[in-house]
Amino acid sequence: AVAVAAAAYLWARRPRTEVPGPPTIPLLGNVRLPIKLPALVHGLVDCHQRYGEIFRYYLGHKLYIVISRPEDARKVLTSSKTRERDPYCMHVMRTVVSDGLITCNGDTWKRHRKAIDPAFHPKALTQLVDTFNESGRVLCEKLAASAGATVDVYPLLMASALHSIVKAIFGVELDRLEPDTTKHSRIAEIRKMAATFLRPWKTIKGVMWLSAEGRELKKHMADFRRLVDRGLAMARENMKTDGITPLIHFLWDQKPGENLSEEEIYNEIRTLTVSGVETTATSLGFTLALLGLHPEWQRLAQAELDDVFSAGDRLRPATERDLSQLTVIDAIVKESLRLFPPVPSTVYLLSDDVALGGGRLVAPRGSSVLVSFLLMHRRPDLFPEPLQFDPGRFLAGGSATRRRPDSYLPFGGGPRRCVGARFADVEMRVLLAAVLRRFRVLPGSSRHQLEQIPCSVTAHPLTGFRISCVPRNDVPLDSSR
Ligand code: HEM
Repeated sequence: AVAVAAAAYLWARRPRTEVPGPPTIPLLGNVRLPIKLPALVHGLVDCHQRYGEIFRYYLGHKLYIVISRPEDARKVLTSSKTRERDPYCMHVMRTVVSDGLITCNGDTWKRHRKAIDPAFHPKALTQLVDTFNESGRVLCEKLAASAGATVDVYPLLMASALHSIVKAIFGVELDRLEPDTTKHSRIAEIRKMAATFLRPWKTIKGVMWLSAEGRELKKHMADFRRLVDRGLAMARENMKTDGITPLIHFLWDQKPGENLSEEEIYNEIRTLTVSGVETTATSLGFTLALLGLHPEWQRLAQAELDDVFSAGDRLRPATERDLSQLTVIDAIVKESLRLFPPVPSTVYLLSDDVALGGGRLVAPRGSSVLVSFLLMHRRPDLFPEPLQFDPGRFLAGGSATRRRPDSYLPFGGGPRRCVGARFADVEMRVLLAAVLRRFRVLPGSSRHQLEQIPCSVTAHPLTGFRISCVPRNDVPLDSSR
């Protein structure tokens, strides 16, 4: 009775809006019992079609307004007065990423962002190209071991992305910090737990840690803590490894009085690792699966690679100069991020009314705005034939090179734009160059299967990223042969 009275009280005080949306039921809003899970991202696509470019839904008394107009997105993402991260989503996120850059607000966020930004400066990233080459080499060895079988490559991509970020942070190989390779694909995975935001009862701490996902997360977090402790000890010993300055030094080297505490440093390591691993693995998963479905673009990418790597050892590590010449690979990565943004949306709480749709509608104070990158990237007025995978739109003279400002935001926008965008961009291009020089990718997931994405923080199709990798006839698998 107390719970119902509280729900009734909150429902009566809910923020009201004229923004259209599906019919609500008192107390529950748009939640329907029993809750049918997984709820797919396509539910938003249906609402977008039915209610227009700005629509709302109520999770109980909580009002969410979904937007996909570039001008509205800019307003929400760039105005510091009107937004903070949505407290409910952050309550869930804190459990899985710790309390770091993603979840903090205000002055704490400013201080942490100032400490972390220099670590991702282009100069600091230059030294990481070799690390990405090494991740690519190990990934290709594992793909070769699959002997052309159709597999879900996601665990291999997760392990590879973990290798990159761990080496970047500590300057130490992943195997030395966690010799048990079976843990590499899981230790920084959050997608199952992050999906609990649709099951509010599971976010209550006692319930969460009793659930199967909660127990699994706890185990991975303990493994992660051990990995970080070893990494910190080794990074302290080798102040510089192979002339490389590991990212951790940027967190240590703060001005007196601005130092991050040990716990803050641990939280940022967890934040950077978790946010850097699942996103790049997801993005590469979609890209490889799409290339399997579009052999015409795969052939173009391989012709470009054969050309750029024509002299000497064709499987040599990629250099920054090589990468700057890979325009087709670059367009493929951009198109994959457009069609399947690995972070499909972000949510901000409004502390003031915000006019949307050129003043037609108002998102009231106290509501949360969900900026849907996925819906935006699939609007026909912004990207003609939006559902088609056409990297050509990002090549010189292509339609996306003249796109509307703020219409393409796979890394978000404004002051909270992804801190690791450049890191991810270089990493993805190096890894694709490694895989496509060695293998022909054959499809294992249909386009329809790739579209079956449950709502969570990152996009992951229900059936994973299934492909098979067959050695290209004209390239030896081992560069020394
Ligand atoms: C393809 C790969 C990636 C994608 C698509 C991606 C996407 C995003 C997006 C959309 C945001 C903004 C969210 C918002 O506005 O609320 C974000 C924030 C963030 N990303 Fe990424 N990301 C990627 C890779 C990475 C990597 C490699 C790292 C770290 C090494 C990273 C670390 C972060 C952090 C720490 C934030 C929070 C920034 C802040 O609030 O100040 N991301 N990312």
